[in-house]
Amino acid sequence: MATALTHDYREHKDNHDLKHIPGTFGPPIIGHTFPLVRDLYGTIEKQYRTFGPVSRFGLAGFKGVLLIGPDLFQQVYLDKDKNFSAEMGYRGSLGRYYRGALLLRDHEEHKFQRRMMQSAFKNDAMKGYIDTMGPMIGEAVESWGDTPNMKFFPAIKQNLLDVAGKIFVGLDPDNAEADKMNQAFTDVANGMMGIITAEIPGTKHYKAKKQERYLKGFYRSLIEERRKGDGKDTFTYFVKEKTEDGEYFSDEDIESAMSFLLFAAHDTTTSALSHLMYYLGQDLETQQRLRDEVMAIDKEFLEYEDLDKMPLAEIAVKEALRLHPSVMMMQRRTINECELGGYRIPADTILFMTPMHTQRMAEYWDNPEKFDIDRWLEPRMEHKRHSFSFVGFGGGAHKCIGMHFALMQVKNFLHQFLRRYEVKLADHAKPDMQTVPLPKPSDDLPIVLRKIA
Ligand code: HEM
Repeated sequence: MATALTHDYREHKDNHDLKHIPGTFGPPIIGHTFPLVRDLYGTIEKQYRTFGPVSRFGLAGFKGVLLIGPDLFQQVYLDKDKNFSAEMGYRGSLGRYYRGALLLRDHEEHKFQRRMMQSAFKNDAMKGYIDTMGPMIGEAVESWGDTPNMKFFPAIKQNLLDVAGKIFVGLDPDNAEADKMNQAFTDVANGMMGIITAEIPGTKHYKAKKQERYLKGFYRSLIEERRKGDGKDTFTYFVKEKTEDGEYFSDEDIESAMSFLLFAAHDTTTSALSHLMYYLGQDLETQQRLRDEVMAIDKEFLEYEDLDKMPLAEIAVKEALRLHPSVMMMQRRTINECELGGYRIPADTILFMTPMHTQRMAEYWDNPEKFDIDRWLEPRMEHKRHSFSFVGFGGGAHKCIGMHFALMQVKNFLHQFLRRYEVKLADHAKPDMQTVPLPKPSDDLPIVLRKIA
């Protein structure tokens, strides 16, 4: 078994010496990027059939090894020997704008930073968030009204952005600072799609870097004020949290955590809800089962205690995430030489892990392409066949810290939405899904809404 080495793995270049691993890196620089963007599942399935669960792979300028299947996810997530680095796995991608964020920290450093964020997701904090969330979602949903043609994706994206501004940062949607923050967040996220990574005026990267600095400065300017106040927003929880030595976390730590928070929370939940709506708009029977569930909670707004009364809502969004995970690719880099799936993987090798393929493997899921919430219920309980056959929220030390928040948001949305409307996919809606920059229906999901109350 490999042991943690004392060298600083952060100084090393990526290892590309992988000739003993089956597969190819694909064409220079672009690797397998184009086929993957066109058809993520098909490309990974072909790779799996041709080369098996461990294969050489190139993507967006990176060369490494593709890992397929729950056993390999488990080995990486639960590794106790410090064989894998999330920081180095993501440095070339997310690291452009999110250096120092929780997902880009390893081991002890990661544990230390995670502590700062944890208090913001405990029960007391969540109870405060839910009181804000229900009315804000309700108001937006009410304003949609009867409509024969509405694009769901931009509407839910805007609403979730408003809710995030209020709950995470304590800013009302009509506050000018909230507009600026939302724009900056969007520009930074767009920067990820830029090809040029030098700060040249006019490029996406230039704009993203400028906005990254603006956001950090904006958060920094609020730290002292929030520390003195009695706000119930996530930011206030972060600034008031102390280390084991009784010190506040540094301003840099707080800025990095805040910058990443919106990115980690917003697009992921928007994507999950859009895919869920795509299926509910076609499967009216499941839609009615979910509606019966929310109707049984006879309240205008959900309270924290009501969340457990919505098991169907929870499995419905997990089923949508199983078919269309919001995080389409997870990355790590080996720190030590280790063995994965019978192959020797040298130190400093990038690992690519795609939940979508693992979550559709026929070995673990019956009729895997079908949206079918009953697979999560007795007697089938297909998710119990392997603890890592569903990895929509990741696993191990880096498992999504906002999972319960995301589920709470989805339940609030369904509670507000399904009591008011019956939804159908518009006749002209297309089945095409995009995976980059974020997984969603390519045509922004046109739907027909009919008011039922
Ligand atoms: C449906 C919505 C969401 C999905 C599908 C999702 C998915 C994920 C996944 C797969 C990871 C692990 C990535 C990896 O191991 O490489 C992750 C990590 C993370 N997520 Fe989420 N997420 C969602 C919502 C949220 C929300 C609402 C928040 C915050 C409020 C959040 C904050 C984070 C953070 C901070 C991490 C890094 C955790 C760490 O490194 O310890 N996520 N998420």
